[in-house]
This record gives sequence, structure tokens and C-alpha cells, in this order.
Amino acid sequence: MVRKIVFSDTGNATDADALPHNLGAEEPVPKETKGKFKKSNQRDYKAVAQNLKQQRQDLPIFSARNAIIREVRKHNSLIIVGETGSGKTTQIPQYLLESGFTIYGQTAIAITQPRRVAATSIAKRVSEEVGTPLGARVGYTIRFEDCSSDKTQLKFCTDGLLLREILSDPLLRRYSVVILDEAHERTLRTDILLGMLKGIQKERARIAQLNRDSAAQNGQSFDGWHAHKGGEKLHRDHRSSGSHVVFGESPDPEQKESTVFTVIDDAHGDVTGIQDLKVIVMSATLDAERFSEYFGGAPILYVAGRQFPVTTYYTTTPQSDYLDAAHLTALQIHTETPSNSGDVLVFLSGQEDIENVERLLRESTASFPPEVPHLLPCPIFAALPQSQQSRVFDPAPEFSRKIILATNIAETSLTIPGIRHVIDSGVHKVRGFDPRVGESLLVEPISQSSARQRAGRAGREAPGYCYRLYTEADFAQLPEDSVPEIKRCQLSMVVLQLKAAGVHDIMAFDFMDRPSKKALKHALLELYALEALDDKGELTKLGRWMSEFPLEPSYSKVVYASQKAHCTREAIDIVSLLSVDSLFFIPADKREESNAAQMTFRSADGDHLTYLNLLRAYVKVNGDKEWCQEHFVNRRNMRHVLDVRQQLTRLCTRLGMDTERSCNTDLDTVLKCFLSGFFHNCALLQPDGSYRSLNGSQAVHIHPGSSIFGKKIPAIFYDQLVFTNKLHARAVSAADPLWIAQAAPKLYGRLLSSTVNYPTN
Ligand SMILES: Nc1ncnc2c1ncn2[C@@H]1O[C@H](COP(=O)(O)OP(=O)(O)OP(=O)(O)O)[C@@H](O)[C@H]1O
Repeated sequence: MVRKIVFSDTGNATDADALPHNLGAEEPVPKETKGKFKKSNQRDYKAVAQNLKQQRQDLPIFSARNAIIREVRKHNSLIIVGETGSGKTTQIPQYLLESGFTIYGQTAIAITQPRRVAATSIAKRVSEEVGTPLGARVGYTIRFEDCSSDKTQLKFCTDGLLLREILSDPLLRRYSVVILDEAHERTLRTDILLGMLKGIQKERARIAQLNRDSAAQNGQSFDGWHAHKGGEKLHRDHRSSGSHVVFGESPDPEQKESTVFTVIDDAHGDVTGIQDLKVIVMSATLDAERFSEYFGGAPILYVAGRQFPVTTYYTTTPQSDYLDAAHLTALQIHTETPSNSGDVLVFLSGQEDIENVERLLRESTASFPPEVPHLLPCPIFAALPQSQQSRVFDPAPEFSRKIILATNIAETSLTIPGIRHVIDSGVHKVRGFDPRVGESLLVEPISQSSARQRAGRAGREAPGYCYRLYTEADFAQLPEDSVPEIKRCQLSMVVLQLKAAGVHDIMAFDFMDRPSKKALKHALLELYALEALDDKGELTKLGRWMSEFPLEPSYSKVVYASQKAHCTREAIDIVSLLSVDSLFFIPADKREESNAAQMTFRSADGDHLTYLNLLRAYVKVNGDKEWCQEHFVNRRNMRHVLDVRQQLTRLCTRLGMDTERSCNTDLDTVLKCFLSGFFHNCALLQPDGSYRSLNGSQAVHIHPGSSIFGKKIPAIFYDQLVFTNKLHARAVSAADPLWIAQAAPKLYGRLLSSTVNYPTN
């Protein structure tokens, strides 16, 4: 009997009626400004842009173009709400570019995205629409990858990247406008960025006033102004009110028109020409009032309209196994609709889900008769190397249909050409943090706004369909929005970044949603214990060094300690290995073979050194495909590990470290080095054979996949605690209690004298 998932008979076609429409095409649209084209291929770029022009003009947002420009001119902060697919992300930056909001070679517009893949793919699309090569007028910058130049006028970047730019350019002088896209996702970094941008806006408003005043005085009438004859160095002669000092320089005082001003500000030095910073917050949800309130009552613009309707179906009964339901629904779509009726996008919770559904699909389609078109699974998740992620954008080969298996990485901003069908599992993985317990990673129901975003991925190029693997009644029960990350995640890294950006009083920082005092205090204490902060809460030299790394502070501390311990090579290798979820694949029907293969790399000291053995073996065989298959090594993830390893090596080299320094066979050194960052992730064996965490006295279980599972070792340390049905320690290694005491003498010095009776293995 063929198993089927039953959906409601008639889906509801959604349109943009939910959004009030207060923008319209009242003004004629000006001609597009001419771009700076590179000589070579000039015609090709122009031709592509010309072809896309009509598509651009057909987008719902086009009718609001002039109203948007007018509102941006009028206000420094603006909230723009628009239905998914209305054209916000790709068009608004271009409208501003076309209307002179940037100065070529001087100022640019930054557009932030919560995810790397969105930043790169949108930049590619917009550069095509503008008609210039990617990296020229339109570019992107993501962690470790810069495809932009000082002539770039539209720069797409991740929110984390813009935060890093603030460290080197505290006033973001390079930008006239910052657009925060998909702000409703409320990632940790977006929230921090919101607060930082508010501060920068205030400061730039003060400076802009200073510039306006100086210009108005035109060098002569300004109180205390002395224009030097002959253009010699200006002199300071007047401390005006407030904290600033104004200088004037006039190369030719006789000619007022050519007077040059240099405006010096006490806090920021030369601030000549700095103007107000415009901040635009964009989102597809209606929770705009919160953002408006946060930006002092900023106006909210609603842009109505989605290009094409999406018909939504719900299952008639709840599904107990969403993986099975996703697999069956995909097969139903494939066999019941012609393959040229569009590709399929499935939203799942994580890499493991994706790999399971991929396997199920491959198994089911293997027996398809030749007249049935191929079904081509294409996974996309954060840990997948960039080159493989971008494969989802390639068109499906002839006589086949793509089925993209994605995490919520594909939920916002992306347009994947060819998608007409979306299958929404209704779940995602949520990272949580409890100071007592540690991090948890749980599969939870999504919010209604996520469900709408997911549906919005269909219907971007033609009418689409969304199949929700839950009932309509269940949808009604979902929360309207997800809890902002800042309220549920570990804060050490952002606190370190805030400190590095000069925010001393973290408790007084202007958060849109204030994290709990407990979480902030925990982050401050952890940074203090890692010696990134001193006892006054000020950033130490080590803390500043650590803030250079796009890593959680525990890892950057390990890298730092590895210099002294002469094991930087091993430290970078293991930190890179820990950046992926799984290094091995374990097929359900070959569990034993997989475990046996893993034993080849096993170290009696635990997972950190086991992983290192794996990496060394992998490098030796040059990542050979068959070797990986034979040893059940996840080749996809190993490539990502090599990517991270290369990036970290480059960063360490830039910071003057000898990255080839190796401790060779003295591997205890490496473990001790890890303890310098992970002393808070330790557990001691109890007389009854269980483990209890050192800092919270929680019962901790070694993960069954660990190379020391079942062993009784006096003390262990681990990379993370993951709460599933119980608290599991993942990536676990043996530690000597003495090492723990040495790594954190103030916290755990008592271990030097403690005695515990341990059970034997
Ligand atoms: N890479 C692309 N290939 C083909 N069409 C594209 C591409 N990027 C955008 N488009 C077209 O432009 C439309 C608008 O996309 P855009 O990302 O600007 O919308 P949006 O309003 O920002 O939506 P969202 O909130 O989902 O990000 C899409 O629906 C699609 O028709």
C-alpha cells in the first residue's frame, strides 16, 4: 500500500491583504543613474541589467519607490515592513543608490543580513541588476571573505561583520546609510548592532551639527575662527561649548567659495564632512511598533504586495514523524505534479535531519522507473562549505527536479530560482543557555512569522504552494514571533565585543530587549575568569587580542595559550574540528561498522585527540573520497574543517603567531591548553560512577558517541553540554584534576587537596 500524507482539500491562497498600504506611485520614476562599468564585458553587464529592468519594475515595491526615497530623506530612522518577495532587499538599496545617497569612492550603503549565504547571493543578484561586476559597485563582505573595494557603494554584509567594522571605524564614517534587513529574526548580533547604531546615530548627529555650524560660519564669522593666510597649518584658538574643538583652514581666505574646513572633534579627531547616519530597519513581520518605539518613534512604512500568491495546505491530522512526512510529501509532489512545475524546498531542523531525509529520498527514488524524472537532493545548512551551499542556486539538469533540503538558513532573504513548492516541517533547532547547565540545542516548533517566511520562498517567480506538515489548529497555537536570541543565548562573545568597542557599562547598554541580569553577570564573570577582563571589568590586553577572533572566547583563549605551550598547530586543528556537528556519518543499518571504523582513530585520552588523529589521517590521504566512505568520515564536514583551519591560520599569522609550532608527541600539553579555556566545562567522577559538573553540580552524561563513553576517568572536560533527554557532554576528554586546578587556581585550587574514591573501570 502506498503511504500518503493527507493535506486539507483546498489550500488558502495568501496575499498581501494583511498589510496596510500607505505607499503608492504618486511620483514619476526618475531614470536610473548611469553605473560605472568596467570596460571589459561592459556590454554584457549592461545587457543583463537591461533584461532585468522590466522584472524590477514589476515588483510590488516599485510603485512605492519615490515615497520611500522621500521618507528616507526626511527621517534619520525608518522602519520598512513589506511582504516577503515584495522587493525590499534587492530594490531599496538600489533606489537609494540611484538617488544620490552615496558619494562615489567616499560613502556607501551597508545592508546587513543575518546569514552569509543571503549576503553573498543577494549581492550577486543586485550587481546583475545594477549592471556591474560583483565586487565593484555592488559587493559583499562576510567573515574572512571580502568581495568589495573602496569604490563599492552597496555593500551587503553579515550583521556580525558590521559589528566588527565598528571596532575599527567607531563612527562608521564609510556609510551614509545602514539597512538592517530581516531584523525580526532578532539574532544576537542584530540586537547588539541595533544598540550600537543608535549610539553612533546620536554621535553623528552631534558631529553633523558641528559641521553644519562650521560651514555656516564660512570661516570668518565663526566665534574664535582664524583662517590662516597662505594656507599654513591652522591653529586652535577656541574651545567652543561642549566637548568639541573646531579648527578652520583656509588655503585662500580671499576666496570664500574655495574655503576648506577641517573640523576637529575632541573625541574623534578630524570629522570634516561627517553627516547624519540613516538607519533603516526592514522586516516582513508586523512587529514594527517595537522597532519604531526603540528608534524614538521612527515612522513605519508598509509596502503591500507579494508578487505571486502562495497556496498553503495543512495536514488533516498531526504527524508524529516529520522526517517521514517530509519524505512522503516530497515524493507525492514529485510523482503527482510534472517536474517542470517547479523545484521543491524542504525546511528541516538541522544537518542530521537533512542527511536522513536525503538518504530516504535516495532509497525511494532508486527504484523509480526510467520514465520518472530524477529527483536531485541538494542539502544546504550553515556548516556546509560555501562552494557547496551555492550549488542550490544552479538550475536542475534536464529531466530532473531539485529538492533542496534546508535548515532555516534558507528561511529569509533568499530567492532560489525554480522553487515553487515549499514543505515546512514546522520545527527548527534552538540554541539555549542556562548558566547553571550550559548550552542546549533543542528541536522546537517554529513561530508563525517563521512559517510565513518559509512559505514566502515559494511564489517568488510564479504562483507557489506551501505544504505545512502540521494542522491549521497547530499553526494557530504557534507563537507569533520567536524569542530574541539575546534572551536565550550565551553572551560572553558579545560582551567581549561590546567591551572592545568601548562600551564599558554593559548593564547600561541600550538593549532593545534586555538580557537577564543573571546571563550578563555570568558572561562578565566568565570573561574575568578567562582573564579577558580585569577586576574592574576593563578589557585586558589579552581580552583585546581575543576580540580579534570570530570565536567564542573559550576557543580564542585556547589559541592564545597554545603559543606558550608550543602547540598552536594542534590547537588550531582541534578548534576547527570542533566547529562542525559531526565528523562521522552513522547509517542506521551500519552502526557497528561505523563504530568500528571510528575506532581506527581512537585516542584513549578522549575525543579531542581522536579528532586530531582523524584530521591527520584525512590530510595524509588528501581527503580521498573512497577512504572517507570506508571510514564513515563525513567528507562534507571535513572540508568545512579545512576551511576554518585555513582561515584561523591566516588570522593567527596576521597576529604574529607561529602557526606551525607543534608539540609533536607531547599531547598532554594540548589537553592542558584546552583546559585554559574550558575549565568551566569540567566534571568529576562521583563515588557512584556518575559525573557531576564542577561549576553547577549537575549530573552530566558522556555522549554515547564519545571515544571514552563507558570509561571511568577521575575528571573530564567537554566542548559543550547538550540537553536532549538528559544532559550530554559532547567532545569529551580526560583531564587530570591537577590540570584543572592549575588552569583556574582561584576557582578550583581546592582540587589540589581533594580526594575521591573512584570506582574502577
Ligand atoms: N537571485 C534571484 N534570481 C531570480 N529572481 C530574484 C533573485 N533575487 C530576487 N529575485 C526576484 O526579486 C523578488 C524580490 O526579492 P527580494 O529579496 O528583494 O524580496 P524581499 O521583499 O526582500 O523578500 P524577503 O523578505 O523574502 O527577503 C523575488 O521575489 C524574485 O522575484
